[in-house]
Amino acid sequence: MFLVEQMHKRKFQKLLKKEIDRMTAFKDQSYFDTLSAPKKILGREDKIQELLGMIVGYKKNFVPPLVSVYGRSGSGKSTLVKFVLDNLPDISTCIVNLRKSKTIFGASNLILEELQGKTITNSNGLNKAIENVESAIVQKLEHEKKNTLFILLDEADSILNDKRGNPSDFFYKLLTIIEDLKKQNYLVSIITISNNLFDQYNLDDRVKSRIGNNHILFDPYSKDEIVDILKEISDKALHEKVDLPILQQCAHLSSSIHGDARRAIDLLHSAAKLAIKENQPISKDHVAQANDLLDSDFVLQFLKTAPYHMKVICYVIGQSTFVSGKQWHYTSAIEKVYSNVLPEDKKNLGYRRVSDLLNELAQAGILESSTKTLGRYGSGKMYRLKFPADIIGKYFPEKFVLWEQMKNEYYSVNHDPDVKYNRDPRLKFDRFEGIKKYQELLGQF
Ligand SMILES: Nc1ncnc2c1ncn2[C@@H]1O[C@H](COP(=O)(O)OP(=O)(O)OP(=O)(O)O)[C@@H](O)[C@H]1O
Repeated sequence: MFLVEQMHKRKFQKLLKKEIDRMTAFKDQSYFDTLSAPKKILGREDKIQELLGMIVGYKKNFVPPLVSVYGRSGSGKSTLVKFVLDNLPDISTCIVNLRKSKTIFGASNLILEELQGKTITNSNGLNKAIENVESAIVQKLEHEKKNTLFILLDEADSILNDKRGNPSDFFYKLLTIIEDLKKQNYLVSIITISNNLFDQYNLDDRVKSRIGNNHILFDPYSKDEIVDILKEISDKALHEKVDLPILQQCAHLSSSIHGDARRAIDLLHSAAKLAIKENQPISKDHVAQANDLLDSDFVLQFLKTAPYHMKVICYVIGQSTFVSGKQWHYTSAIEKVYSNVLPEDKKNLGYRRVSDLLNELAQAGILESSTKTLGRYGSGKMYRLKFPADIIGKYFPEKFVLWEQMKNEYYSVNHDPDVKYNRDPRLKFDRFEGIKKYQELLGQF
């Protein structure tokens, strides 16, 4: 007698049939695929026009050396730029996603691989890699009998933040070969896609001056635009029509915090799967459940593989947000709490490295950043979590139980007429003695 039921062929067939039957609710699930190009592009005609205005000069022997396309995640940058390049006549393209490399040498190799299918080893150095890029461009254009090439560097932030390498030098070298190729009557233009304006990265003036004003900002989609995209997708992907309020809820949840078409599509897809599992039409409850699932899946997967100090920083922001209810935190405040919670045997990374890690967390989609001008004190960078703080807390269960206590104490002190900070609405988290006590308790991170 088995305690656990045996799996056998017939039973497996039954399970398979049940799952396939469920899938019949979908007409074509590929419409929900946010990793490939959408089958239909909606809106953004102004951005297509703007990009065309900058690059179509190749028809009259001119291209700008570099165009910077920037904006928040999921605002359609990659989709639109690729669509334009796919549909321009008589040009050649080299499309590379720099997320696959973290260094400028790796980036050169990705370009080389895309151009000629061959990479070189690290020992050859960056100069050799760039030299090979130049000859590979000539070979490709000769082979295709064309004279214009657009190099699309998607997710360029990955190398622009490379503090160990010299991204400025990398771009300068690329721009130099573009000038060289121009003398040989080849037109080459780089289009970078990043989350921030190219100018905001630490680049030399010699690079900035060559970029000039060729910037295109993709602002986040409005809720109505996201609803239109979702409507088109749900009509094609599902047999049953999805009610407008459901689409509006998906758009609302992904625009208020994320502002992201990809996120909205993933949300609707997950809600549809939950509804189909229950054999029900999609409800607002399914969307809310799917939203929680997406958030925690993403955060927990991220934390699982994040390096130690990054985890500590996530923890610090989670705790500060949860306890104080305050969403935005300055780098200096985060760094202070970070120093407090770090165990003695761990090396404190210091302000600059903490600030780098915060940047990386913003790039990874865990945090959102904002720069605040502080009058004569310059400007300060602030961060907030893109997810409810308790999702972070749940990753640290034994510490999370203390957060509730800290929150109560924070609240009571904050409302105690005898406490002198109570009138300051910006009560500083780290100045607060009650929290400090818990901070010490939590010291052994
Ligand atoms: N105008 C649009 N019409 C239809 N679908 C769109 C549109 N814009 C975005 N999408 C959908 O959203 C997904 C994300 O868009 P895209 O990858 O272009 O965003 P992005 O701004 O490049 O984001 P990231 O910075 O994260 O790479 C696409 O795969 C596509 O499915």
